[in-house]
Order: sequence, then structure tokens, then C-alpha cells
Amino acid sequence: MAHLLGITSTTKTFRVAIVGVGLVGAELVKQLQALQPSPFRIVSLSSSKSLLYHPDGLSPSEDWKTELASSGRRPDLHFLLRELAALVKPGQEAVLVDNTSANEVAALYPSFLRLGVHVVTPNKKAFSAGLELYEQILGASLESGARFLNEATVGAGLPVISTLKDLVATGDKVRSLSVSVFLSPADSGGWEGWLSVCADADAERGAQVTKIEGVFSGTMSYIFNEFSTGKEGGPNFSSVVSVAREKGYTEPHPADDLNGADVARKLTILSRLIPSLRSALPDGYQFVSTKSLIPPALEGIESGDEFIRRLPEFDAQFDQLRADAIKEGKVLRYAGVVDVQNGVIKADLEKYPATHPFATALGGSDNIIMFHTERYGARPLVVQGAGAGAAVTAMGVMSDLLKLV
Ligand SMILES: NC(=O)C1=CN([C@@H]2O[C@H](COP(=O)(O)OP(=O)(O)OC[C@H]3O[C@@H](n4cnc5c(N)ncnc54)[C@H](OP(=O)(O)O)[C@@H]3O)[C@@H](O)[C@H]2O)C=CC1
Ligand SMILES: N[C@@H](CC=O)C(=O)O
Ligand code: NA
Repeated sequence: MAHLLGITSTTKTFRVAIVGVGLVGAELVKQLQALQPSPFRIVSLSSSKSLLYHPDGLSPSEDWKTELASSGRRPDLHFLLRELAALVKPGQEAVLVDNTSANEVAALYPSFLRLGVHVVTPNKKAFSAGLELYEQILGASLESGARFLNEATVGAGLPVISTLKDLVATGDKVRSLSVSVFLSPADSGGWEGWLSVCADADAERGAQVTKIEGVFSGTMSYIFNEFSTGKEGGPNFSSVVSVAREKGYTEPHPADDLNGADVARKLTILSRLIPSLRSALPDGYQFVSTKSLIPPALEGIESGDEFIRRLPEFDAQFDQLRADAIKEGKVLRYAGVVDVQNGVIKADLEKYPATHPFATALGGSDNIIMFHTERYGARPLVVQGAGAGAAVTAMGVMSDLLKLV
């Protein structure tokens, strides 16, 4: 396979530090070990408690988790920053792979990039928070030439970010827009915002990305594919949420999926790839109009286990939503939209007719993302498949690593 990828003995080597070895990180180690011959050398593995480091490569054994747990070294991002920067030299590059969902790691991307260290990550935090950090990342990358790649932040391994970048780069230009944002207090515990975007009369002429819509959350997809089939009865809401967590689809805290923030983050990430929308959400995903499914009494519970334990108290509310949809011959799906023409960026629980593709075409943790553009005018370009889970997410990270080679 390496031969098919064009990896030869003269290919540069890439020193890779993997921060975060949970579900996705551990699977990435496995996928990296399977690539032979490989231009990658894993020089560091770290969790929130410990760190392994060797500048020549660790060659982790089958038992690397025990080695890591007993390393006796605390994780230290500033140590990694210094060490990785020192490894960048002719014929040799260095990469930080962030498989955490930590803000503190995301905040350091500009520092790594500025020192010539590439950043590859499925962590959505840096690209969906305030615009300042995002612009520092763009600036640092431009300054040093080091790249940041984040395909797995939207749709896990599905080619969503690369597809949108290609559409934009090849001239499916987006209309120039003026944007205003109004916020009103939340009625469901999450942010409720209105993003009003007015098309500029002097808009650039040419091909257009007019709308991106879809089911962007593997967790929400799994939950509603199982919970709302259009037929009477079915499992309790809380039980399908627990299974989604056991299958590794949820964020470390499942409330980050159920409050819609994960979808809002993905919509923010995509919006920023459309040049005219880049500054539409100056302070990030909180400004996306988002429907939270968290019962107010469960807001702010810090422990994911406690949250899951209490969720059954609210099953009757979700039963009612399901029954209301059935009365209309519909199913429930949690969808997102970036509607460039009408100026709407929104994540919401919607009812769809039982014949709609969101009702008929999705199973498991499937995401479906439809790109409406001028070129794909009559029928959208559609990307569909599993949008969460360790194997497909690590594949998205791995494909970004291979893009560096
Ligand atoms: N799971 C999925 O389907 C998908 C996940 N993602 C994203 O991938 C990332 C990882 O997800 P997942 O593997 O499921 O999450 P896990 O909770 O399984 O793993 C997170 C890992 O990060 C480690 N960690 C947390 N903080 C730090 C820190 N400061 N320094 C070093 N390590 C740290 C944790 O360490 P410890 O074990 O010690 O707690 C843990 O090993 C997240 O950003 C998620 O949003 C994206 C697409 C799909
Ligand atoms: N929790 C997320 C994981 C991928 O981004 C999801 O369910 O989609
Ligand atoms: Na993706």
C-alpha cells in the first residue's frame, strides 16, 4: 500500500507526537503501526496523566498502554513544543497530532505552527471558538509553511472538509455577504441566536456554494435512526443515548452532543472555509442558532456518568416528541444548515416525511452532507457514511497525515 501512496525510501521522515490516546488516539497508533514501510516515527504518546518520548521513535509495543501508564513522566505540552521544533530540519519534519478535546492543547496550535511543526487533529475546539485563535492559526501556518489539517473534525473520515475546500478553490465562489448577529435569551438552556446575513448587491459573479445541509452528528444520527423510525413504540431515548456512548460516538461528555454544540461547532468550521462567511461568527459556535435537547434540570452536570444515570427521568418528554412526529407521518432528525443565500446557520431538531433521504438513507452513525452549489445546481453533491467511531475518525486523521507526505 505504501508503494501505491508513493512512499519510497527517499521520502522524508515525519516525527509524530500523539497527544491523546483515548478511543481515536489508540486506533490511530494501530493504523500508523500497520503502514509499512512508513515515513512516520511516533516520538511521543501522551494521555492526561503521562507521557512517553524518544526523539528517534518509540516503536510502541503491543503493550504501549502499560508502558505509557508506568512512564513516570507527566504530560508537558511546552516540553513537546521545544522538542518537536528542534526535530524540524532538512529531510525531517515534525507533526503534533491532537486527539484530545482539550482547549489547552488547541490554544497552542499557533505556537507549534509558528515553529514549523504541522498540526493534524480531529479536535474541533480551535476551529470553532473565537475568530482570534482561528486567525492566529492561519497566520502562523502562512508564516512558517507548516500545515494544519482537520478533516476528521467534520464527518470523521468522510471527505467533507477536503470537498468543500476543493469546491471553493476551484471557483465555486461564495457570494460576498454582510452579516449581523442578534442574540436572545435561551428558552431551552442553550444559546438561541439569529444570524441574519444580507446578500451584498455587488456580489462577486461566478459559481456559488449556496447551501450546505445535512446530518452532521454521528451521535444524533444514531439516536434518532434508532429512536424515531416512524413506527409506534421503540426504545427509550435514554437507552439509545447510552448505546451511542458505548459505541464511542459521543464526545467525552455526551451532553456536548445533546446540547447541539457539536453540530454548531461543525457548522462554524465549515462556514469559515467559505471566505465571505469567515467572520460571520466572530466568537464562534455559540453564535449558531442551536436547539439543545438537554432537559433544563440536567444542565451543567459535570460528570458524563451522572448525566447518563439521570437521563431516564426525562424519557416521557422524548416519547411525546416521537408521538407528535408519528401523527404527522414524520420522523425526527437533528440537522444542520449553512444557508449562504438566505443567511441562516442553524442546528435544530426537525420533523421529516418518512420518504425524505434523512429518514430513508441513514443508518447507524451515518452523516449525510449535501453541498448545493452552482455547478451541482440541479442535484447536490452528497457525502454520506459513518460519521463517528474510532476506526473512521482515526482514518480521517491518518489521511491528513498522508497528505503531508
Ligand atoms: N469518537 C468519535 O467518533 C470522534 C471524535 N472526534 C474528536 O476526536 C477527539 C478524541 O475523541 P475520543 O478519542 O473519542 O475521546 P476520548 O475521551 O476517548 O480520548 C481523549 C484522550 O485525550 C486525553 N487528554 C485529555 N486532555 C489531555 C491533555 N491535556 N494532554 C494529553 N492528553 C489529554 C485523554 O486522556 P485520559 O485517558 O488520561 O483521560 C484521552 O486519552 C475529540 O476531540 C473528539 O471530538 C472527532 C470525530 C469523531
Ligand atoms: N460526537 C461526535 C463525534 C464526531 O465528531 C458525533 O457524534 O458526531
Ligand atoms: Na471528515
